[in-house]
Amino acid sequence: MHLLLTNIKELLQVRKDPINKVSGADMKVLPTIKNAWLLIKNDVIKDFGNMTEMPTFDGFKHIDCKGKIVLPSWCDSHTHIVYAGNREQEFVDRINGLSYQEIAEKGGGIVNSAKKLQETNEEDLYTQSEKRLLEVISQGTGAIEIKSGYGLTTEAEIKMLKVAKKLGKKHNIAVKTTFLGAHAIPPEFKNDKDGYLDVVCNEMLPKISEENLADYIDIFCETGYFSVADTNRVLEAGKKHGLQPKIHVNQFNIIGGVQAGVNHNALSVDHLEVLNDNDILALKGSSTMPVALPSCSYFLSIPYTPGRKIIDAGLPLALATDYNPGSTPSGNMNFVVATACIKMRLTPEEAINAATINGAYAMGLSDTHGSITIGKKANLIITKKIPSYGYLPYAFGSNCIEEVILNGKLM
Ligand SMILES: N=CN[C@@H](CCC(=O)O)C(=O)O
Ligand SMILES: [Zn+2]
Repeated sequence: MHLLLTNIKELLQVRKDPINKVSGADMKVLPTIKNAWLLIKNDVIKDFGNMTEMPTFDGFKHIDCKGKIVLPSWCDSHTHIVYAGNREQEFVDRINGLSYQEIAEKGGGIVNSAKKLQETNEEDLYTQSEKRLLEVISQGTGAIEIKSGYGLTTEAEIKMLKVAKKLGKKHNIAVKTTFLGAHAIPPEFKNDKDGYLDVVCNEMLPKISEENLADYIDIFCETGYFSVADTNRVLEAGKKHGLQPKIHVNQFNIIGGVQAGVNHNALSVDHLEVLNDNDILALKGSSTMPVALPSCSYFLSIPYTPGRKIIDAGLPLALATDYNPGSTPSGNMNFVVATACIKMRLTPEEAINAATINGAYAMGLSDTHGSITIGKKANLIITKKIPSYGYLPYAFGSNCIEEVILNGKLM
């Protein structure tokens, strides 16, 4: 089955020679072809070029993209989309003056979501989560990472990961799963964090690994949650089961999580709303991707990750949504890209690189996703008629997407 796109006003993120990420000053460069064509065969990009040199293709299904821009689908490398219910009440509590931390200390927050999830059966959890997945696909996401961490019991953590895997299979979208058993200390272990970590390392991990339910391991390394010593322990245990880390660090406090991640060869360190020069130094020369989550900063009114500083230090940067019920009830990557430009002072080129190829890197998917390259998955966004690609972040409240293509199929 072939699909031919013609008269594309501008084809973005064209990488004839495959790359796995872009860093520093290179992030300002977004290679494009104006007046382009692109041919899809089955689920992959077969070829592309300039309209003036297009070979004759007969009998293929054809879409005229006159006035429209085509780009690779967004790669969202950090989400918690498998959850039950919502935390609307905590949102109102924050409006009325409580902080995110105060709500957590009162028994709200992550453990509130865990209680709801434990009480929800697998089928209902699947149905609730599927709605979110379908919504983000319609918003241009073509590959996604999904974490556990709202289970906090062996049974519930496994339930979450099974739902995440099932979503990927049913909807034929690349889903990477991350085991985040160490997301919060459940009430049953209130004064026994080590006891809970025993369960995470000695009970949950072996079962999850035996059933092949996770690609990565995560921990919330933060004051009031898990320390650097806890992080080292969990990441060591994950390594024994072949799981590379992708971790939550530096959301509220700098406690050495970035260094711990780098020391354990983390694929990514995510959040980084607070970051110092030592953290930047630790990331230099490493293969760890810093990931910013600007929708979380927006929703919680906390600082934005200093993306400008990270890129100006020569580092790469990826952008992701953090879609979850507590800190970011939104999975819209278009808003993430716009907010990175507006609040973090990324240029449109940097933001698009961060949300495509660098997002793919942060999920171990750069070989198949994140750029217009022959042989990569035909996961594409076709915009409405817009003046230029800079219009995407500029018109931050508008839906500029006309069509999405996933695995070569119009959705
Ligand atoms: N910070 C840790 N975990 C999630 C939010 C958890 C929650 O509030 O439910 C995050 O990445 O923001
Ligand atoms: Zn998160």
